[in-house]
Amino acid sequence: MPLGERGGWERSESRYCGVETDFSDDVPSLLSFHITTGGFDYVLAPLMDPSYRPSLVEGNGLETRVLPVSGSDLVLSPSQWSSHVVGKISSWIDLDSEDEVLRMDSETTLKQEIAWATHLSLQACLLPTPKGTSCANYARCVNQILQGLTTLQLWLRVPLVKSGGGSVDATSEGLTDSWELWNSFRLLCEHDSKLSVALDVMSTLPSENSLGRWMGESVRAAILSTDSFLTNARGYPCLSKRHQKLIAGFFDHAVQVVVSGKPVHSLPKASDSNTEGTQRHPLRSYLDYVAYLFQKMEPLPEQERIELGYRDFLQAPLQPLMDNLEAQTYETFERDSIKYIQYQRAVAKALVDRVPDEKASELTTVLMVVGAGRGPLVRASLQAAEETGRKMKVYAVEKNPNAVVTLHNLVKMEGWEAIVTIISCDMRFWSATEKADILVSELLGSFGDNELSPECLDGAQRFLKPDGISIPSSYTSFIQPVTASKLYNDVKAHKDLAHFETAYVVKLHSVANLAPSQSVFTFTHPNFSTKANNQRYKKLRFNLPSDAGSALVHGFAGYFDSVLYKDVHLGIEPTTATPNMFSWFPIFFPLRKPVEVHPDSPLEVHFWRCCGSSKVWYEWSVSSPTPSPMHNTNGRSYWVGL
Ligand SMILES: C[S@@+](CC[C@H](N)C(=O)[O-])C[C@H]1O[C@@H](n2cnc3c(N)ncnc32)[C@H](O)[C@@H]1O
Repeated sequence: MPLGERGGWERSESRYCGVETDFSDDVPSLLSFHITTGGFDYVLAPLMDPSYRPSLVEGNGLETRVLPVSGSDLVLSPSQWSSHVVGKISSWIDLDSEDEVLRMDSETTLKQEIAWATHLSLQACLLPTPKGTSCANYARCVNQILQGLTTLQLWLRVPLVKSGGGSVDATSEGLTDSWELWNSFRLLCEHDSKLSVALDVMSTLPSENSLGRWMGESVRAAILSTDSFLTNARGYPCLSKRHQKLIAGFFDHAVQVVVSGKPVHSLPKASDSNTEGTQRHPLRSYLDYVAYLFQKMEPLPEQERIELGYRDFLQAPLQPLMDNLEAQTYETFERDSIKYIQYQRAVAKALVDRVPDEKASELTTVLMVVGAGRGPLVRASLQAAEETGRKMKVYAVEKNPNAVVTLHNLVKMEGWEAIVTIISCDMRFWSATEKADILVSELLGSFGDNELSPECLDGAQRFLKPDGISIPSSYTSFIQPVTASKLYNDVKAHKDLAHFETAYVVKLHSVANLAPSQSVFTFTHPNFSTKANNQRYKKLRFNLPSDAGSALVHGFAGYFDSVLYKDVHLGIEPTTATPNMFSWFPIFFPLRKPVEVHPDSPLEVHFWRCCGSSKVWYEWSVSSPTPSPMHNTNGRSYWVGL
């Protein structure tokens, strides 16, 4: 499959595999043969003769010089260059060298190679790893180049190493944590979204926590050296279990795998010979193994496939109180059968607690569904009554006049006229003629209270009996710090403060969770206390695992968990999430400026829920290790209307 097909870089159900070549390799014949036979999709090829040094060019006659490139642009068609070649910038360049001549030669060559890559319409170029720990001049020069690029992407090559846990590879001289190198480089390059990272995977891997950080970074390629392969019982290359897991994670994050180096396995005779008289690429057995790992991956579940297009895509949260939901949105909710099964279980338990078996035929429970939408909770409640043999009378309260039309049709079609009364009204202002035993609602947002369930239910509890039951009986929000470079760049692309102070609903995927989530705000219903209010403040402290290394926090992932009734819960907090439920994606609170955190200095975060006469909003800030400005003061950028 060619690079870039269907916007290929972003796809994660396809695999793109490359091989690293030498300057002397004949790229056109490599491509013409091996791509058609399925060995690999593209080559990582040097663009210029490695012996070239601008300062050594005779006479220094720039105007007559022909650049020593690997081949004329005519050797491949423009689409072949673009789809099947990633340019490899000369690895000798050292832009931070003490040697001024080398430094100048490096800068000139880098710029010439990038210009040539742009001329060829390549999609990406691989930048060599910075030579020392300081990379200021290299990054300055790359940043200058990035300003002029439109489509070309730059991948900074970085070895995947981190000391600690006995995991430093022999090739990683002087580097204690290569993430630090990547972090300094991209900070100097102002988080440019055209700059990504290509990780050199070594034979020894850092700890799981340290590897996890990369899943939130913009990793485009994993370069697997033949040295990092083991040998299986039959003499073929294979990878350790940890490497297999890492590569599977990379596939899942649309990271391309590149095989690099000379073959180091002497294969059994038969398999190495030329079957069908064709020539095998020397790295074919390694590529076959990578292809095998890809095939071995579990296919995505149906729902995950449906949601692929939403991965890491920022959406504005719903405002079901201020706006009226559309039919399509209700339809999506209604397909989520797990949600209604949980509600039915909760209502059934509440009915049985409310009415003992011996009174089941005498007592009628008054149940009100507030925010009934198009009726699925009415149906779930009626099924719970049938299941438990309890008598029930239902009020369906809904403020969206369009949904009320559907409710009327539903009641008629199902023959529920004698049991269900429809009230077309905002629950906060309805004057009920009788009180409810059970109040059922689903007004929850991804962050629990962010669709104003507390305010709505405070209004509705007027018509709940003093000993009545609210389903849900409580809900709690959770947050956890995340590395999410794609989300950060997407927010940044709007170039305004307001977007950095807005919470988004996102199907989080290319995100690294840096610490376990912690609870933020809890609301309990009913709450008849006269002193109750819905303002909240919480200070949270997150500690990174000691072996994780430093990481960059781009913001906070938010979730909720709700106790519907007793042991029946519903939620999306990852460790307790209701399986197979898809009504809610997490929420994301960005940070205006990402904060670097270390395992030895906790991240201190503050969240406020603020209430005004016409709106509710959140404010948030970081106080440690480095203070951030306050986000969303007075709800100036993001609020939920009452
Ligand atoms: C998230 S939807 C759930 C709908 C339905 N119960 C379901 O599960 O598909 C919330 C519903 O509550 C309604 N709603 C929100 N606030 C309301 C209020 N104050 N009074 C009445 N209905 C309200 C919305 O119009 C919407 O139909």
